[in-house]
Amino acid sequence: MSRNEDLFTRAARSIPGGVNSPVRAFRSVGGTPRFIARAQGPYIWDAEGTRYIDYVGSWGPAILGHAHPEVIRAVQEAAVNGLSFGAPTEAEVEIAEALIARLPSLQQVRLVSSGTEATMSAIRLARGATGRNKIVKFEGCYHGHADSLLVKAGSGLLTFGNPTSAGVPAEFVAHTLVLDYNDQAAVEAAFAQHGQDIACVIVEPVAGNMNLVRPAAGFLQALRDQCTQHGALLIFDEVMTGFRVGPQGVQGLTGVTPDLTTLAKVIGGGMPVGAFGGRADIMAHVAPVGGVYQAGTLSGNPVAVAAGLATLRLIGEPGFHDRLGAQTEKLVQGLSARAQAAGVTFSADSLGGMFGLYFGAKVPTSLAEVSACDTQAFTRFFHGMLSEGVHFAPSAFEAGFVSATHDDAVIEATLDAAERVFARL
Ligand SMILES: Cc1ncc(COP(=O)(O)O)c(C=O)c1O
Ligand SMILES: N[C@H](C=O)CCC(=O)O
Repeated sequence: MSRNEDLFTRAARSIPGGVNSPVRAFRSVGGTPRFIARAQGPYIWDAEGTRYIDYVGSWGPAILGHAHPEVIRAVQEAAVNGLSFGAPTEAEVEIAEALIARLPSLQQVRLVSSGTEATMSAIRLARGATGRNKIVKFEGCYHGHADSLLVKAGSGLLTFGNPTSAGVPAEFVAHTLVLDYNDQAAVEAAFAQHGQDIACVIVEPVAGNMNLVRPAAGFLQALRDQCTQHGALLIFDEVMTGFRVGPQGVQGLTGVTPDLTTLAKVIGGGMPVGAFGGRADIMAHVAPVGGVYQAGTLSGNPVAVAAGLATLRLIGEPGFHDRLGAQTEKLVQGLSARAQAAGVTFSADSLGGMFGLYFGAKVPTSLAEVSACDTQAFTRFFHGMLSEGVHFAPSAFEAGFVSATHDDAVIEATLDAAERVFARL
């Protein structure tokens, strides 16, 4: 057995499925996950010492590349002063101010330790602030694993959802209405029928959990208009897109202003930081000011916040996102050209430092269209690239991520590998 196989077998004895988050287990592509020993810049090395160009980037946080020296230094300096206090710190205030300064829709922000906590808390806040129970989400959007968000569409239009996880009582998702992404008519119909009861609409304003799917022209504005008209709150889940697609997230790119925003990933620079924030009058409902309870022993952890602050400072340098977006475009255009040359049905898209690869003729606009792509071709491509030393997400339903350290040489090496893999696909 190889060292990775050995570790996976050993891991499965003490950890369910051998992993601490399901997608890491390679279930949808088969094979053995690589156990990562270290990472630097655009590269990760597994337990066998094999190096891979990494396009997972810890699922988004590693926007500066792995182990950026200034982020590591910030973490080391914070750690020697103590790992956690359970009391306020100046650094927490600094990161709150930094987030508010960057995202105009934020007037106040509360720190948590994950994206799941951020969305769970934002939903509770929306319900508490509006006094309503129902929420709207979209098929294919993932907002973490809080009970009321683990839900897929019911059998008919405007029916409430079914749990996607065992252990979630049907009653918990009875208030969650699941609609198709980019289906503006369905949103209007939902509000026409349930408008008085809808507390909020939560959306990935660019979806990255059904592969990359952009919002159709006017879709986000339609959500904004419907929420405003019916007194519901609009929540942009920018856990993935925040500071990834541009300096002000999707809200900056589209000019559509949410009432609440959830953040994580990039704002922690690889450490566990999440946040939810928005209009001050809504945030005034959060305890201890208001009646919506929300708390966390490690919230605003000083070491994690130090990594986040260093990351925010570095990605705030002029031109950062333009350069990141240009490198990502080089990658997807190069992959498309090589697939076409090899006669492989393939399309690709990117926004800022985030990209989608589809084994289908055109870029999808919904979960149904992503699902219609050739997942077997993706699996062959994934394993081919892995054997060439390139690590993409092990699922056809995940977006990919480029970092500031993916320079021309790294992109070229990826494209050379892809040319060989497409040729034998
Ligand atoms: C858009 C989005 N929201 C929420 C989450 C949940 O974040 P976490 O995994 O940090 O709990 C994720 C990723 O997992 C995500 O991509
Ligand atoms: N798609 C998920 C988040 O973006 C992948 C990360 C995980 O849940 O392990």
